[in-house]
Amino acid sequence: MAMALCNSLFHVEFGELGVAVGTFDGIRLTKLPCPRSNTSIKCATKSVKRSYARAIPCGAQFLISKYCYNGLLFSDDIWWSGISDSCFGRRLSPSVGPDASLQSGGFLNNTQFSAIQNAFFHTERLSWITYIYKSHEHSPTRTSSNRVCTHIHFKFISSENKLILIPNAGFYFIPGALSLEEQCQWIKESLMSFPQPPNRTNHNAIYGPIEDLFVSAKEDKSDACTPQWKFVEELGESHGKDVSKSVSASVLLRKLRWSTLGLQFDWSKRSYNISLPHKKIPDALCQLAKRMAGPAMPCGVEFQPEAAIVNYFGLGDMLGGHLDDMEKDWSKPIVSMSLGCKAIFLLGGKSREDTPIAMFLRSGDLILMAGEARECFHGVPRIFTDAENAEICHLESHFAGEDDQHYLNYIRTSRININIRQVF
Ligand SMILES: O=C(O)CCC(=O)C(=O)O
Ligand SMILES: [Fe+2]
Repeated sequence: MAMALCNSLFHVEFGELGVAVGTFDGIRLTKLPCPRSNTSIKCATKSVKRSYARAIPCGAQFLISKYCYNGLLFSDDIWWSGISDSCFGRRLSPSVGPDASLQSGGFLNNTQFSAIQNAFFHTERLSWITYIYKSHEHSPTRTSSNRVCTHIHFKFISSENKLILIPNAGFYFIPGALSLEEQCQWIKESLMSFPQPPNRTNHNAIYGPIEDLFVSAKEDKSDACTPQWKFVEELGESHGKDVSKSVSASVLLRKLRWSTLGLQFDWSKRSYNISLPHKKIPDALCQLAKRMAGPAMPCGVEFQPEAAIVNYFGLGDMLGGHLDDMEKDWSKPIVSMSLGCKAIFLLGGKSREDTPIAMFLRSGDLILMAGEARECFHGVPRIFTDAENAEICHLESHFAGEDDQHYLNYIRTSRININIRQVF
């Protein structure tokens, strides 16, 4: 994983959350006061719809230069065409075929348009739209003031009726890809079994392999005075002697930052070390990854999950702008699943100077990065752990049993990302 600081300043509006200004690495991410209330967003959306319905003659083209769907900021321009008044206010099912896509200057037929409109306008995930221009030109011209986006496509997986948003070539964002049961299952696995040796974690370097960290952390709670591990910390010459500091399992669980599954990644050499002892990725996770990788795979080719990195984020943790470039074949996707608290994900360009686009990743969302997207810097500058913004109510109701309390306590203030890779 090539870590690099992306210094281009970005400015992102997050609907009710306000405006964030910062750098790609997130260090200077700041939340500014909210410019819009919930009600004004709703009103704005309504009035946008009304003005469309009133003012748009059939067949005209429109340019939406900025809007936000599911927290995903689209700041590039998009042309929609083939709009007719009668489309508005009608609830049509998204019934376009798997390959329906909208490209720059492309023309949508009414069914395609309605499907997209339906997805955008009849969902709570539409947060805001700004700057809507209309044009009667049929061929948008590419000038700087009238820019046409060349890389935003919308796709539907017709079989599952799921919307996939593809803001960059090779980048797929599939909101709500994992069911609630799947989310809970993989949260449990991520805590109980993924950090188990021979899988390595960030704790290996200091403590060596640690067995049953999650179980020990659970037991810690009832016997907080009995730490499970100790390490010796040199506190400096002036103290005249070494001072031992004990670390409890629950502290180590909180400090768990990553674990690696399958082929083990050697962070010091920044490469996969096939000689390190390892277990194959669990079969259920392999099957899931193969299924999830589908939209980014060439027809008839199957994704081969060989390694995975599990990232654990607590309050204040972030992942700086980086590239994942240690796998051999970049045409194969990285399959990346989000669990737990909501996060901001930034997708930049090939240069660290390119301004990233931002999106929220919620529990159950999936990202695929293949091809060109593998060359794009990306990072996670922030997670949200407060009750209002973490958006994990559905997990709270599912983890309701007594045995589940420890998972719930953990995930209430954490995010887990499982990203699965084909190495060769
Ligand atoms: O946490 C995420 O969503 C992204 C993780 C990632 O980019 C990585 O582990 O390489
Ligand atoms: Fe990454």
